[in-house]
Amino acid sequence: MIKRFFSYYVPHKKLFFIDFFSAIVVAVLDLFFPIVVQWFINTLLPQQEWDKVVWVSGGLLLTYLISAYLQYNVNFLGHKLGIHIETDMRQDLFESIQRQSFRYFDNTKTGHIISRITNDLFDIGELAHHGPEDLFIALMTFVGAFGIMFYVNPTLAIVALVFVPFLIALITYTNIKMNQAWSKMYAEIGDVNARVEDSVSGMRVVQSFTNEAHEVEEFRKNNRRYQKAKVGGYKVMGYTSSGIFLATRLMILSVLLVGAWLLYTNSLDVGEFVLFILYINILFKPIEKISAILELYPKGMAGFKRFTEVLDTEVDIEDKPDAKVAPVLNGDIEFHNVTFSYENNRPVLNDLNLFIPAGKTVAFVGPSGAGKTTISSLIPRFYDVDSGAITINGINICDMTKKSLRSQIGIVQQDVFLFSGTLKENIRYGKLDASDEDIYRAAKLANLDGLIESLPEGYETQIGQRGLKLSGGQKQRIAIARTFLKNPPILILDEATSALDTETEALIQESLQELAADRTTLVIAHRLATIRHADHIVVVTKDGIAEQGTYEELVAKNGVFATLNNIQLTHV
Ligand SMILES: Nc1ncnc2c1ncn2[C@@H]1O[C@H](COP(=O)(O)OP(=O)(O)OP(=O)(O)O)[C@@H](O)[C@H]1O
Repeated sequence: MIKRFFSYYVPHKKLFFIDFFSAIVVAVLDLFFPIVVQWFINTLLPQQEWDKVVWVSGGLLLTYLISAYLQYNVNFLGHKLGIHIETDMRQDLFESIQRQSFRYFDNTKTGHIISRITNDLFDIGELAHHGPEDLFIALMTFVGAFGIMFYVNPTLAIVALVFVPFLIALITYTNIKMNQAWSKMYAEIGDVNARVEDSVSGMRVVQSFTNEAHEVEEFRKNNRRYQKAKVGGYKVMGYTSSGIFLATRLMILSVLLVGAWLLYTNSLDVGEFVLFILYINILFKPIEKISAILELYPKGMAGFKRFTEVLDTEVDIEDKPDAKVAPVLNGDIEFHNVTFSYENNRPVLNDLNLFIPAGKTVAFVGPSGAGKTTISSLIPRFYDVDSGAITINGINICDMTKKSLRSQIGIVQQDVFLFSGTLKENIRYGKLDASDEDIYRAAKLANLDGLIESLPEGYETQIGQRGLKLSGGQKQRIAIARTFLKNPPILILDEATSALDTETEALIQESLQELAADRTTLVIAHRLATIRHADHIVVVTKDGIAEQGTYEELVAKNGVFATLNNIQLTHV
């Protein structure tokens, strides 16, 4: 874990070394100060060499100036290093999330993902800056100061050293406790974010059921749990800093007492006594640094652990090492004995065989939950089959690269997802390098041009978060325009018009028929009238394919389809 953490320093090694070197020089200069003071007291003052006093003071001023400059390096470049590392990690995390499959998102709350990208990484930057540098400086100052103290007076040095094992024990114990506390805190803030995300995205549902008070109460519970976890961490921190304070003050007191005795028995002179007191103060610095790391390390590492968990999540839909770029997928689509389940329980599809001829429109109908959407999700490999195979142009889709497969499949669903931004940006999402002319053409083909012309800002109209400012039919047409722009040989229309009134539906059907022309098209529909002209109709039930044929054939068969059709006709 630590090795992996350090790998993030590699691209910024220059910054790291400047910062590290500056910090070392500052610490060394600090170490020399008491020696100079002792020299002042024991040598320069008794001999009254004023010119030397002035020279030494000048020298000290120079070292202070150098030290000030180096401290600027430590503070600025060190933090810069920290934020660079944090940014790199955030980028890696985002990229890793982009690679995850549908299954990952089925089982992961958005708020938890946001939490990992934001909160978890905050403390990592600080740890990256302070961690190695402060630890090294602390150890160096500690060893340096003790070395000099031993050299000057071993007895007094041992008196100070007695407290060190106690400090180490305290630091180790609290480190473990704080690690637990911060891990819990990160998990809790993840839950807080998840609830905010759920509640804000579902605000229309919340308010329509007047469940605001319920949401507030649920949020309060999450918020309190986070508060409790954080308070737990601060409690351990409180114990630690008090423990460290007491141990260091006892250290001073003991040195004062024993030092006074040694002075009294002439085993120590005044200069050495002052030197010791100054070194004890210098010793506080590494102790403070270590206690700061003690706070940072568990926090940063808890965040880093959660960060690596996402990075290490196995991506279940990946290109095979020998995957090939798919040719133009204008051939037949075939399911060969396909079995598929979402979880390890009942298969949604069981030993399914299916033939979708090239360039034809095949409709899938049947009761809700039968598996129609599932069939369409397997073709772009949003999920992989448990057994059997799906081929297009006779090639197993698992032998193609994901990118070349998915770039040839267009999907228009009932729920259209739009991004915050302008109308034009949302259409362009279908083909990021499309020219404005291509976009206008696609909009026209999707019957969107009339709407756009009626808007004061036309294509530059902001559509609000997830297209909230648009009607269902308008969103649908944007989705169709996107797909025109993408121009894929395979098309999946999943309940694309079911949320629309008859007039809008007729308008959109027109666009869809245009879109489907010359493409292999799968249409999933509940309203059977909309698929009357499909080349082939497949009736899917929970037990698999119940029947298939043309509209006329199925009506004549008087089976499941005919029954469904009759019900719908009598209800119209
Ligand atoms: N992401 C998922 N994770 C787990 N189970 C799922 C998931 N998506 C669908 N299911 C389950 O798989 C079964 C088939 O669902 P699917 O959406 O394919 O049905 P459908 O025929 O398209 O239904 P509808 O006509 O209502 O859209 C259902 O029992 C559903 O609960």
